[in-house]
Amino acid sequence: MRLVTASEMQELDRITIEEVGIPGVVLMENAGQAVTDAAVDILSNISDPQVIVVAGKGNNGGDGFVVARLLSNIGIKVKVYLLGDVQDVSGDAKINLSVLHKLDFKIVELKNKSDLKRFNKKCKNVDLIIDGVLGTGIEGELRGLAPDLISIINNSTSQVLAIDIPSGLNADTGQAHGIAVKADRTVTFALPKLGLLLYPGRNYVGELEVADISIPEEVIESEHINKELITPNLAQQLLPRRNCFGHKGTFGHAVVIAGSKGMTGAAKLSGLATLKSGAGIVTLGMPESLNSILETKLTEVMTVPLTENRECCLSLNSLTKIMELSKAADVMAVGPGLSQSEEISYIIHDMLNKIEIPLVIDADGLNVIEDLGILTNRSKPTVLTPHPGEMARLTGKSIDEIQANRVQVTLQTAQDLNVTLVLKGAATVVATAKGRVYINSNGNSGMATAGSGDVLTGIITGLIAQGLSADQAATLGVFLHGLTGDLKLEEETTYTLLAGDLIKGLSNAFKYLEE
Ligand SMILES: NC(=O)C1=CN([C@@H]2O[C@H](COP(=O)(O)OP(=O)(O)OC[C@H]3O[C@@H](n4cnc5c(N)ncnc54)[C@H](O)[C@@H]3O)[C@@H](O)[C@H]2O)[C@@H](O)CC1
Ligand SMILES: [K+]
Repeated sequence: MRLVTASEMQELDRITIEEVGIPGVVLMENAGQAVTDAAVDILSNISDPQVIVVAGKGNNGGDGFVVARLLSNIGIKVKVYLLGDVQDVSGDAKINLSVLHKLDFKIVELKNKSDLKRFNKKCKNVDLIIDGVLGTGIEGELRGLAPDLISIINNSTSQVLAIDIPSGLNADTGQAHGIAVKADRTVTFALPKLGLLLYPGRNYVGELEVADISIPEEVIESEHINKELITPNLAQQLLPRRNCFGHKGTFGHAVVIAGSKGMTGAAKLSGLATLKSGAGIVTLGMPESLNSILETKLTEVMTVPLTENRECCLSLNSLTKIMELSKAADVMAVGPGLSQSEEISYIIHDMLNKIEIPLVIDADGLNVIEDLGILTNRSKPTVLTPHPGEMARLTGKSIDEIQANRVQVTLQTAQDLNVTLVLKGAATVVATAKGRVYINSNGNSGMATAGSGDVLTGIITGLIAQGLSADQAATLGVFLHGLTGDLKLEEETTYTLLAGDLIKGLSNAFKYLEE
């Protein structure tokens, strides 16, 4: 499902109105009808329901005027409030406002604090507040009475239905402009706005419905929208097909370079997750003194001891063997539990320079990259899987800056560095070097647990081994990872979920997608 920014949606609206010739009031009528249908559904068990529509001066308010008329037409009692002066309403919203005037609707203007006080009292006795204060036209921090009005809506006990986007929410980033309406349900138009799927936005949206308001598919197609939600459908399409005459070589050979003293778990998890995601053969290379431990921990994953230094971390001499391993492999993952040192940094740079198969780099592998130019110059795909802290180091931006603009920062960095970039965290963002973005919306807080990232690295690596491109593997990988975590909650809780459970749970996630 494609996702849009506010300006992309405004452009789709504009083309539909100006170039295709569907009048704006028609789109507004359709939008109003969709919200009305949702309101009727919410109110279906309430006898003699009372509804308030709160409108702003823009087109989001215009949609609200349509809803008021349509609800009233079917006998539902509606009161209409306008944030501001009726004189200031313009365009299609003004057309619908004058219709309300002609139909003898009373429009109550909210122009000062005492108006808000009266509004607050009225909110106490209604069943549903319909929020048409602000939509995609919001600009900058909330001004005037808007914050107080939103706070009154949030403090009421009524249900709240948001038109297009909860007022106060940024459609591009999912950040609140100071404060935003907490809706129980949101009806968004044509395509979901990015901010509805990102955090904290998602916590404001409630149940999300996408309504067709007759923006032609041709118009949407022509705009080449580059952002997409990873749906089960998309994940299913990406699932590598298993050749029934295949042998283990058919499903690829992956090499995972991981581990250091005290971090054998990271090596085990990433190696095993690679194999459990369908790779035919997995070889785990780790500092030699850990080999016997990992041989005991792992049965199906092969292990290769690599030269180590006094700290039981990989030493420079290990490079020869790593290069040799890469020659026989289809993909290599490096990073989980490696620890950080100058030697590791040198090893990673050398690998990036010389290894001519796709590379998946995570954790310590990411933290030691100093020369970013080395990524840009690689001829084979590179997948980086940073969490926000690692991303901060890579980009030189603060974690706050990154979290406030997850999509934009990930997209820009993926293009700048010529990599497939997976920014982990709630609503994981995958961005490709070619400028596409995939947002993942599954997963749960139980997955914020040690080793969870190592499992993700393994899943992506295993998928590349089976022939998916780096972009496809990252996209399917984050979905499978989140789905596994969600399905596992049938037995576990968000408190008890462990990375090892995710590996065991992968079977259910694959099964789910196969069916
Ligand atoms: N023709 C179209 O473009 C369509 C638009 N639609 C609706 O129109 C909405 C967008 O309408 P608009 O572009 O008119 O914009 P909005 O209605 O979202 O907001 C514009 C209004 O908000 C005020 N405002 C902006 N930033 C503010 C801030 N920080 N603090 C306080 N007030 C602020 C402006 O002064 C203006 O009155 C969509 O979300 C959707 O609901 C739908 O009716 C479908 C068709
Ligand atoms: K709204």
